[in-house]
Amino acid sequence: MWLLLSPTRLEAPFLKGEPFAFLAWKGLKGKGFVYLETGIGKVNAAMALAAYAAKNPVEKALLFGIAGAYPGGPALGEAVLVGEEVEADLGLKEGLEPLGFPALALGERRYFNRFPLDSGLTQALAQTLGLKVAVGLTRDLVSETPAEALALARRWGASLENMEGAAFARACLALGVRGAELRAVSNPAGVRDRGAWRLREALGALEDIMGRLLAAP
Ligand SMILES: O=C(O)c1cccc(C(=O)CC[C@H]2O[C@@H](n3cnc4c(=O)[nH]cnc43)[C@H](O)[C@@H]2O)c1
Repeated sequence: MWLLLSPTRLEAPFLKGEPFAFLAWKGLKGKGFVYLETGIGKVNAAMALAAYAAKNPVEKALLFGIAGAYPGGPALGEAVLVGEEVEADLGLKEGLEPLGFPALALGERRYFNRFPLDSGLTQALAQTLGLKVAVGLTRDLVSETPAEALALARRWGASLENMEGAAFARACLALGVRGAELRAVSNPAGVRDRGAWRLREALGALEDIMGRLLAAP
């Protein structure tokens, strides 16, 4: 059984199921999945996952939604899995490490700004669905210019931008939940002109891939 999460219902119109309310969130119970609409941003994503997992067993979780692509990243309308997320607005501009406090410590492993998704689950999905695996960058602020986007991409070695992924990845690690992330590119990061966006194509890619994922054995 999947726990599926997306920031908005706009990204999941194709999911059909029994509506339910859970604390601050709305969701659906469907065939082979429970879905939660988390709301936008890092805090919403982490809270929704943690609150749900505190009260329900979670076998595997998938965050899906739209994203911006950095130069050289995935094409507009293309969907990719995210193998690692960077939380780029935590600590100094250089990151959290200079401050000396990890964001998360699990045994000997200390995580500062980079959080892996579950590699086994991600690789299995990449193979089954024929998708590339990319590095995502998460901030509560979106890039507002191409120059800002390019600087972030270069600084952190990321190819797409979103507002929830690192929080979801970090919460999965902390809670011991196997988590994966699927993003479809709706826009070039840093471009605010909606004429340059390809929202319909990105939503179509999500629908196609989620349909195949839920149909897979
Ligand atoms: O008005 C703008 O300039 C603007 C730029 C990017 C995204 C938005 C949104 O309102 C969507 C936020 C929503 O979608 C994800 N998303 C999609 N594209 C991007 C992006 O280029 N940078 C960051 N996040 C993006 C995000 O995860 C949110 O869930 C408005």
